[in-house]
Amino acid sequence: MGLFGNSIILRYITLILQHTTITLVTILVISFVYYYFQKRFFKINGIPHAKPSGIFGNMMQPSFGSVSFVERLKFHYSMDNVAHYVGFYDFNNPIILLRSPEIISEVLGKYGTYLSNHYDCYESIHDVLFKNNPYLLTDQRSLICASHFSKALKPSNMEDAFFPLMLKRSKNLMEYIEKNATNGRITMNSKDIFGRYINDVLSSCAFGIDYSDSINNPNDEFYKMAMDALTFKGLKLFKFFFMRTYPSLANYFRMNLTSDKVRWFFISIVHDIVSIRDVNPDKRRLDMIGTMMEVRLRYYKHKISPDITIETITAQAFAFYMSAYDSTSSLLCFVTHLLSINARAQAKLYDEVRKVYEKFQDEPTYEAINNMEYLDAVICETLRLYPITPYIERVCTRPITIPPAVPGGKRFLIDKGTSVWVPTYALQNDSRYYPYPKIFRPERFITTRKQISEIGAYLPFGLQDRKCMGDKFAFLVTKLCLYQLVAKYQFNTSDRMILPLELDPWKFQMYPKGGFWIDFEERKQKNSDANDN
Ligand code: HEM
Repeated sequence: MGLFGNSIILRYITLILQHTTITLVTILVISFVYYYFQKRFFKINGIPHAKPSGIFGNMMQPSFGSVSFVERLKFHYSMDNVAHYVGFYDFNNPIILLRSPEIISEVLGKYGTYLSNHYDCYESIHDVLFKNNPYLLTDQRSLICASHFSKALKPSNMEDAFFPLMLKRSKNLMEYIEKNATNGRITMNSKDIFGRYINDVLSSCAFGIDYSDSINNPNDEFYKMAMDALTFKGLKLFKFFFMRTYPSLANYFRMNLTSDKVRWFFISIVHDIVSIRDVNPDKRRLDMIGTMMEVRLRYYKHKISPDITIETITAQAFAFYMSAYDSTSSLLCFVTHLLSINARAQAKLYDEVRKVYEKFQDEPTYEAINNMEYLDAVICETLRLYPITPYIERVCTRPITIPPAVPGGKRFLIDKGTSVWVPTYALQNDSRYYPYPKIFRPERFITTRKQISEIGAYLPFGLQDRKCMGDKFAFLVTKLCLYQLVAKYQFNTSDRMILPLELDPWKFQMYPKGGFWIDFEERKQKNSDANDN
């Protein structure tokens, strides 16, 4: 090639290097300016906030596991006692944390319509199993799916369709514990055993099948497939965040969150159940599948399109399973744990249960379960201390102006796309609304229930039009299980449970370090030492 050729190549390399350097420096400068101004968002708007750290924003500690995300949120909530709201940076994303019950009711009451979406990732959801979850959907799509949920969860269904199915599964659980206890004692991993109980209940209530028995068989196929679909780790977790951050790209690649095998498993179950019920009217019942079959008939009669297909029904049944599985099994874990460390409350609950059990034994009526006042209060107080969903997330769909964050400040414009959060856990553990907030005192929900609801600082099931649709279902399935367990067993703390309970910083949901463990000990005597104060 010679000298001439070499110098041309050299010139090209130099040019390429120059261009690359210029491009890199430009990207760096733009990113720096963008990050600098983005991270000044709250300062410019006069909103109290903690100093962010680089690209982590205010997420440094939870990202490195030094504190749980929930506790960190409580820290932000507590940093300014007079502010109506504070700000924090979820990495680069500024979040408005509404912290006073007055501002929560004012903002969500007045502008609820513009704050009624959780976040918009519908565009990126291709996976049939995640397609019909009202929580994940927005606007009209969410309303349609929510209407199916409310039909399935109407009070008459709760009593006639769901209660008998729950009762059967609760008796199954008791038989399992009895069979596996040694000298009337057994130590259990609560999340595992309550997860299996809830799985069996939901396999019947959501999918209409009665053969899933994960209580007796942890390798039950339905249970394994459901856990596969609901476990988010590794590549699946990455895919999920990718879908949230780049919905259009995820849409382009038609990304799924579950494997073909898992999807086809649920689709074929629904296909079989629907086919059987189509030809055998006596096999019909009003679980989620039955409700969807009724909707399908109405659509057909009124020529409404698009049709309700097997895929639509599967998606709806899976949405039911997904909404209820982790929430209710975690609730059972927290309740049993709190009772195990609060002997007085446990004795008082036993006293109430014993009276009903004397009459109904292990076949209580729907009414008898719902009339137990202390049982109800125990669950409410558990959800106060550990609301399962520790914050409520909404996204603003239209610019709105809200009152100043602090007295003397200026009104603040929440732009379209901004996230607005309600820190449920922090609010419900605030001594201004709950005297001695760390103390488990179910009596609060008997003597001061009215005041609690007036203050507006009790929101375990959310609020306004995106409020949880399954609260009654969650209470019923939890009450029934507790009724059966408390009647027969004393709950003791297990050596394996790390006390005092500390939230695991590596888990996104509320879960204790070392997991949930509980000891059940068969009751010997019928009378309790509960006092009535
Ligand atoms: C202890 C149990 C449960 C807790 C603590 C809980 C909590 C919540 C919360 C905080 C929300 C968001 C509310 C908002 O943004 O204002 C929600 C939404 C929802 N929950 Fe639950 N939930 C529980 C059980 C259930 C069950 C058993 C079902 C169904 C059978 C269910 C179905 C739903 C649905 C469909 C939504 C979305 C509603 C919508 O976006 O329109 N939940 N839940």
